[in-house]
Amino acid sequence: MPAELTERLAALFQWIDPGPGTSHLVSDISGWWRDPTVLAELGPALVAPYRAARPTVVLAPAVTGLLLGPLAATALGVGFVAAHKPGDGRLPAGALTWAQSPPDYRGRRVDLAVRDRHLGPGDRVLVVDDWVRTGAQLHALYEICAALGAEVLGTAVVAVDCPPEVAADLRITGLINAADLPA
Ligand SMILES: O=P(O)(O)OC[C@H]1O[C@H](OP(=O)(O)OP(=O)(O)O)[C@H](O)[C@@H]1O
Ligand SMILES: Nc1ncnc2[nH]cnc12
Repeated sequence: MPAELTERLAALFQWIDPGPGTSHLVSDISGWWRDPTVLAELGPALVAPYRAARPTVVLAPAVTGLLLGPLAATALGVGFVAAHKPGDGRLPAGALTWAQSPPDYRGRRVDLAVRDRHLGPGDRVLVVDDWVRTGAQLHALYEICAALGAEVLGTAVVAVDCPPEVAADLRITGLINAADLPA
Protein backbone atom coordinates (compact mmCIF):
# COMPACT_ATOMS: atom_id res chain seq x y z
CA MET A 1 0.00 0.00 0.00
CA PRO A 2 1.53 3.38 -0.93
CA ALA A 3 2.09 5.09 2.46
CA GLU A 4 1.35 8.69 1.47
CA LEU A 5 -1.89 7.80 -0.31
CA THR A 6 -2.96 5.62 2.62
CA GLU A 7 -2.40 8.53 5.02
CA ARG A 8 -4.40 10.86 2.80
CA LEU A 9 -7.26 8.36 2.54
CA ALA A 10 -7.41 8.19 6.34
CA ALA A 11 -7.25 11.97 6.75
CA LEU A 12 -10.10 12.55 4.28
CA PHE A 13 -12.44 9.88 5.67
CA GLN A 14 -15.28 10.54 8.13
CA TRP A 15 -17.93 8.60 9.99
CA ILE A 16 -21.19 10.57 9.91
CA ASP A 17 -24.12 10.38 12.32
CA PRO A 18 -27.14 10.47 9.98
CA GLY A 19 -29.28 11.90 12.80
CA PRO A 20 -32.19 10.95 15.03
CA GLY A 21 -33.68 7.50 14.53
CA THR A 22 -30.49 5.96 13.19
CA SER A 23 -28.60 3.35 15.14
CA HIS A 24 -25.20 3.53 13.53
CA LEU A 25 -22.69 5.84 11.91
CA VAL A 26 -22.26 5.72 8.13
CA SER A 27 -19.02 6.01 6.21
CA ASP A 28 -18.43 9.21 4.24
CA ILE A 29 -15.82 8.70 1.52
CA SER A 30 -16.75 11.79 -0.48
CA GLY A 31 -13.55 13.53 0.68
CA TRP A 32 -11.59 11.04 -1.43
CA TRP A 33 -13.20 12.31 -4.64
CA ARG A 34 -12.87 15.98 -3.64
CA ASP A 35 -9.10 15.75 -3.25
CA PRO A 36 -7.33 16.12 -6.61
CA THR A 37 -4.25 14.18 -5.52
CA VAL A 38 -6.26 11.23 -4.25
CA LEU A 39 -8.48 11.27 -7.32
CA ALA A 40 -5.44 11.19 -9.61
CA GLU A 41 -3.63 8.48 -7.65
CA LEU A 42 -6.49 6.07 -6.91
CA GLY A 43 -6.64 4.42 -10.33
CA PRO A 44 -2.89 3.71 -10.66
CA ALA A 45 -2.65 2.56 -7.03
CA LEU A 46 -5.63 0.20 -7.32
CA VAL A 47 -4.32 -1.52 -10.44
CA ALA A 48 -0.63 -1.70 -9.48
CA PRO A 49 -0.78 -5.25 -8.00
CA TYR A 50 -2.50 -6.56 -11.16
CA ARG A 51 -0.52 -4.96 -13.99
CA ALA A 52 1.70 -7.99 -14.49
CA ALA A 53 -1.39 -10.19 -14.89
CA ARG A 54 -2.48 -8.04 -17.87
CA PRO A 55 -6.20 -7.45 -17.21
CA THR A 56 -8.26 -6.95 -20.36
CA VAL A 57 -11.16 -5.21 -18.63
CA VAL A 58 -12.27 -3.65 -15.33
CA LEU A 59 -15.63 -4.64 -13.82
CA ALA A 60 -17.23 -2.68 -10.96
CA PRO A 61 -20.67 -2.58 -9.29
CA ALA A 62 -23.06 0.35 -9.01
CA VAL A 63 -22.96 2.81 -7.63
CA THR A 64 -19.57 3.81 -6.22
CA GLY A 65 -17.87 1.34 -8.54
CA LEU A 66 -19.10 3.42 -11.47
CA LEU A 67 -16.71 6.15 -10.31
CA LEU A 68 -13.74 4.00 -9.29
CA GLY A 69 -13.94 1.48 -12.12
CA PRO A 70 -13.21 3.97 -14.90
CA LEU A 71 -10.31 5.45 -12.90
CA ALA A 72 -8.77 1.98 -12.71
CA ALA A 73 -9.56 1.13 -16.33
CA THR A 74 -8.00 4.38 -17.55
CA ALA A 75 -4.86 3.65 -15.55
CA LEU A 76 -4.58 0.25 -17.27
CA GLY A 77 -5.60 1.46 -20.72
CA VAL A 78 -8.47 -1.04 -20.85
CA GLY A 79 -12.25 -0.71 -21.02
CA PHE A 80 -14.81 -0.69 -18.22
CA VAL A 81 -17.93 -2.80 -17.62
CA ALA A 82 -20.62 -1.82 -15.10
CA ALA A 83 -22.48 -4.30 -12.92
CA HIS A 84 -26.00 -2.95 -12.44
CA LYS A 85 -28.41 -3.29 -9.54
CA PRO A 86 -32.15 -3.18 -10.28
CA GLY A 87 -32.65 -1.18 -7.11
CA ASP A 88 -30.83 1.79 -8.60
CA GLY A 89 -33.55 2.30 -11.24
CA ARG A 90 -31.18 2.06 -14.20
CA LEU A 91 -31.63 -1.51 -15.32
CA PRO A 92 -30.14 -1.83 -18.82
CA ALA A 93 -31.98 -3.32 -21.79
CA GLY A 94 -30.58 -6.28 -23.72
CA ALA A 95 -29.16 -9.65 -22.75
CA LEU A 96 -27.93 -9.73 -19.15
CA THR A 97 -26.32 -12.28 -16.87
CA TRP A 98 -27.55 -12.12 -13.29
CA ALA A 99 -26.37 -13.35 -9.92
CA GLN A 100 -27.74 -12.80 -6.44
CA SER A 101 -25.28 -12.20 -3.61
CA PRO A 102 -25.37 -13.94 -0.24
CA PRO A 103 -26.40 -11.54 2.56
CA ASP A 104 -24.06 -8.54 2.38
CA TYR A 105 -22.89 -6.18 5.13
CA ARG A 106 -26.41 -4.79 5.45
CA GLY A 107 -28.03 -8.24 5.33
CA ARG A 108 -29.32 -7.66 1.79
CA ARG A 109 -29.21 -10.21 -0.99
CA VAL A 110 -28.22 -7.95 -3.88
CA ASP A 111 -29.14 -8.78 -7.49
CA LEU A 112 -26.36 -7.81 -9.89
CA ALA A 113 -26.48 -7.85 -13.69
CA VAL A 114 -23.84 -7.48 -16.42
CA ARG A 115 -24.45 -7.01 -20.15
CA ASP A 116 -23.53 -10.27 -21.89
CA ARG A 117 -21.95 -8.56 -24.86
CA HIS A 118 -19.28 -6.84 -22.75
CA LEU A 119 -17.62 -9.86 -21.07
CA GLY A 120 -16.65 -13.23 -22.41
CA PRO A 121 -14.07 -15.99 -22.84
CA GLY A 122 -10.61 -14.50 -23.21
CA ASP A 123 -11.33 -11.66 -20.79
CA ARG A 124 -9.07 -11.34 -17.77
CA VAL A 125 -11.18 -9.34 -15.36
CA LEU A 126 -10.02 -6.98 -12.62
CA VAL A 127 -12.92 -6.21 -10.26
CA VAL A 128 -12.78 -2.81 -8.52
CA ASP A 129 -14.82 -1.44 -5.62
CA ASP A 130 -14.60 1.07 -2.80
CA TRP A 131 -15.07 -1.20 0.22
CA VAL A 132 -15.33 -4.89 1.04
CA ARG A 133 -16.86 -6.20 4.25
CA THR A 134 -18.40 -9.66 3.76
CA GLY A 135 -17.37 -10.13 0.13
CA ALA A 136 -20.98 -10.99 -0.72
CA GLN A 137 -21.31 -8.66 -3.69
CA LEU A 138 -17.93 -9.82 -5.02
CA HIS A 139 -19.17 -13.41 -4.88
CA ALA A 140 -22.05 -12.44 -7.17
CA LEU A 141 -19.68 -10.66 -9.59
CA TYR A 142 -17.33 -13.64 -9.71
CA GLU A 143 -20.32 -15.90 -10.43
CA ILE A 144 -21.35 -13.69 -13.34
CA CYS A 145 -17.82 -13.73 -14.77
CA ALA A 146 -17.71 -17.52 -14.52
CA ALA A 147 -21.10 -17.82 -16.23
CA LEU A 148 -19.82 -15.66 -19.11
CA GLY A 149 -16.55 -17.60 -19.39
CA ALA A 150 -14.36 -14.70 -18.23
CA GLU A 151 -11.44 -15.21 -15.85
CA VAL A 152 -11.30 -13.12 -12.64
CA LEU A 153 -7.78 -12.04 -11.70
CA GLY A 154 -8.84 -10.56 -8.36
CA THR A 155 -10.39 -7.49 -6.79
CA ALA A 156 -8.82 -4.13 -5.98
CA VAL A 157 -10.64 -2.12 -3.31
CA VAL A 158 -9.85 1.08 -1.50
CA ALA A 159 -10.84 -0.04 2.02
CA VAL A 160 -10.36 -3.63 3.20
CA ASP A 161 -12.82 -4.39 6.00
CA CYS A 162 -13.14 -8.15 5.64
CA PRO A 163 -11.66 -11.18 7.42
CA PRO A 164 -8.25 -12.23 6.04
CA GLU A 165 -9.67 -15.54 4.82
CA VAL A 166 -12.23 -13.65 2.69
CA ALA A 167 -9.46 -11.46 1.25
CA ALA A 168 -7.39 -14.54 0.45
CA ASP A 169 -10.29 -16.50 -1.00
CA LEU A 170 -11.40 -13.65 -3.30
CA ARG A 171 -7.84 -12.43 -4.07
CA ILE A 172 -8.54 -8.95 -2.69
CA THR A 173 -5.94 -6.20 -2.44
CA GLY A 174 -6.58 -2.80 -0.85
CA LEU A 175 -5.13 0.62 -0.24
CA ILE A 176 -6.09 0.93 3.42
CA ASN A 177 -7.36 -1.34 6.17
CA ALA A 178 -10.65 -0.10 7.60
CA ALA A 179 -9.11 -0.45 11.08
CA ASP A 180 -6.69 2.34 10.12
CA LEU A 181 -9.48 4.78 9.28
CA PRO A 182 -10.24 7.36 11.99
CA ALA A 183 -12.89 6.28 14.50
O1 LIG B 1 -18.57 -6.86 1.20
P1 LIG B 1 -20.03 -6.60 1.09
O2 LIG B 1 -20.81 -6.99 2.30
O3 LIG B 1 -20.61 -7.18 -0.18
O4 LIG B 1 -20.23 -5.02 1.00
C1 LIG B 1 -19.47 -4.22 0.14
C2 LIG B 1 -20.31 -3.61 -0.92
O5 LIG B 1 -21.33 -2.81 -0.33
C3 LIG B 1 -21.15 -1.44 -0.68
O6 LIG B 1 -21.99 -1.14 -1.75
P2 LIG B 1 -23.50 -0.68 -1.64
O7 LIG B 1 -24.39 -1.78 -2.12
O8 LIG B 1 -23.80 -0.14 -0.27
O9 LIG B 1 -23.56 0.39 -2.78
P3 LIG B 1 -23.03 1.86 -2.96
O10 LIG B 1 -21.81 1.76 -3.81
O11 LIG B 1 -24.18 2.43 -3.67
O12 LIG B 1 -22.76 2.44 -1.59
C4 LIG B 1 -19.72 -1.34 -1.16
O13 LIG B 1 -19.57 -0.31 -2.12
C5 LIG B 1 -19.48 -2.69 -1.78
O14 LIG B 1 -19.94 -2.76 -3.13
N1 LIG C 1 -19.40 1.56 1.84
C1 LIG C 1 -19.37 0.47 2.63
N2 LIG C 1 -19.42 -0.73 2.09
C2 LIG C 1 -19.38 -1.82 2.90
N3 LIG C 1 -19.29 -1.79 4.21
C3 LIG C 1 -19.23 -0.58 4.76
N4 LIG C 1 -19.15 -0.24 6.04
C4 LIG C 1 -19.12 1.08 6.08
N5 LIG C 1 -19.19 1.63 4.87
C5 LIG C 1 -19.27 0.59 4.01
